[in-house]
Amino acid sequence: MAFFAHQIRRGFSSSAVRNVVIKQVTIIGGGQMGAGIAQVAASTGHSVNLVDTSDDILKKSIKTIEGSLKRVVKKKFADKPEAGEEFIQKVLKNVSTSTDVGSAVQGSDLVLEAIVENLKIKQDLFSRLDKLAPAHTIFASNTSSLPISDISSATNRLDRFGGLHFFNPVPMMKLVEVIGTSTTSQETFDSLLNFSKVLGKTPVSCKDTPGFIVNRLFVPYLYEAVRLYERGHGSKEDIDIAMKLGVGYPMGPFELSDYIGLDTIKFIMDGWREMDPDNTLFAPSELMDKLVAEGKLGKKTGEGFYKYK
Ligand SMILES: C[C@H](O)CC(=O)SCCNC(=O)CCNC(=O)[C@H](O)C(C)(C)COP(=O)(O)OP(=O)(O)OC[C@H]1O[C@@H](n2cnc3c(N)ncnc32)[C@H](O)[C@@H]1OP(=O)(O)O
Ligand SMILES: NC(=O)c1ccc[n+]([C@@H]2O[C@H](COP(=O)([O-])OP(=O)(O)OC[C@H]3O[C@@H](n4cnc5c(N)ncnc54)[C@H](O)[C@@H]3O)[C@@H](O)[C@H]2O)c1
Repeated sequence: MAFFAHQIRRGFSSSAVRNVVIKQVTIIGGGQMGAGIAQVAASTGHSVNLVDTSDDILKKSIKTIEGSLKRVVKKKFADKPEAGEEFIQKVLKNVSTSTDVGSAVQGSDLVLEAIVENLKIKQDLFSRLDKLAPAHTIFASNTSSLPISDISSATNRLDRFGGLHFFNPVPMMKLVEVIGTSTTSQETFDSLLNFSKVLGKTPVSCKDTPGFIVNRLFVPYLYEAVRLYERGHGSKEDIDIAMKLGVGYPMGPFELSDYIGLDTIKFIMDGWREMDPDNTLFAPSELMDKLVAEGKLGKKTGEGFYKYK
């Protein structure tokens, strides 16, 4: 009911909130996550526009997609390398790139944002997009930690705004968290849920709470591993081995932090600490702060907790 009151208040037409079948997708941000999502969407027959700030970055994104597709076909088309190559070319044909968001969003059923984890930058982007995108277009953010309602507040399409939180590496990780705010319409939520299924993922429904389900449990664990190491209670290597062999995690917390990006993890924790400064689960780590200040962000910069050269 709250949604409909809101809808009347903003004067949306009913055609603007129909259940959208998502065929054409614009993904903003061609980094680790954006490239992975673009790959999966293109592999499942969607027409994808990938947007970033420069052609050089976009070239790198396409290279990443190509490299990842090669790994996928090696398995999927093990006995038919020619069919594998055909598949790669078909998928790549479904992806176009652009540095101009205005033209990229035209005709899009969904705009999915995967840019830097910064509220102001995300709000500025969506505020601009709101004026450029067609009325029916659904907006979604892949944010790891920011409230979706804070991001959507920069737009006038609160009913057509939700969260789609993918996991890294996107082509391998089966989960998608689908987040609805108090103003996300049922039609939008269902469209996002269906889209996740069409991508071959398993969606779970989440409330718009800090970290949704996974990160609210997982990021404090990563930080506690660093604090344990800082207390001198174990080496990085031993902690990683312990969590892999002791509880069967595919990566230890230091390997995984480097894989995700220390800047992303620190940003999540800093934001939560600001909201709830007395919560000991959100306590800082000197080592994490130091590595990020030195630009040692993990695999993507060649060094984090470990070196990758
Ligand atoms: C913070 C955010 O908000 C939320 C998050 O994303 S949290 C992070 C969540 N992600 C995780 O927890 C990842 C944990 N790690 C893993 O699951 C695994 O280590 C991994 C899938 C990344 C790699 O698997 P691993 O066995 O260690 O290495 P590797 O042998 O290289 O890869 C296994 C298979 O995955 C494939 N693979 C790995 N990465 C791939 C990619 N990017 N694209 C395509 N295929 C890939 C490999 O080709 C390989 O295939 P094969 O079995 O046919 O040989
Ligand atoms: N890394 C992870 O494991 C992970 C997992 C789930 C969600 N996320 C979230 O996904 C988002 C992206 O993370 P990432 O790891 O892919 O980051 P990344 O640094 O690899 O990529 C971000 C990309 O966005 C581009 N960008 C920045 N501002 C832009 C703008 N205004 N317009 C267009 N492009 C812009 C950058 O050039 C860069 O290529 C973040 O919100 C992050 O919290 C990350």
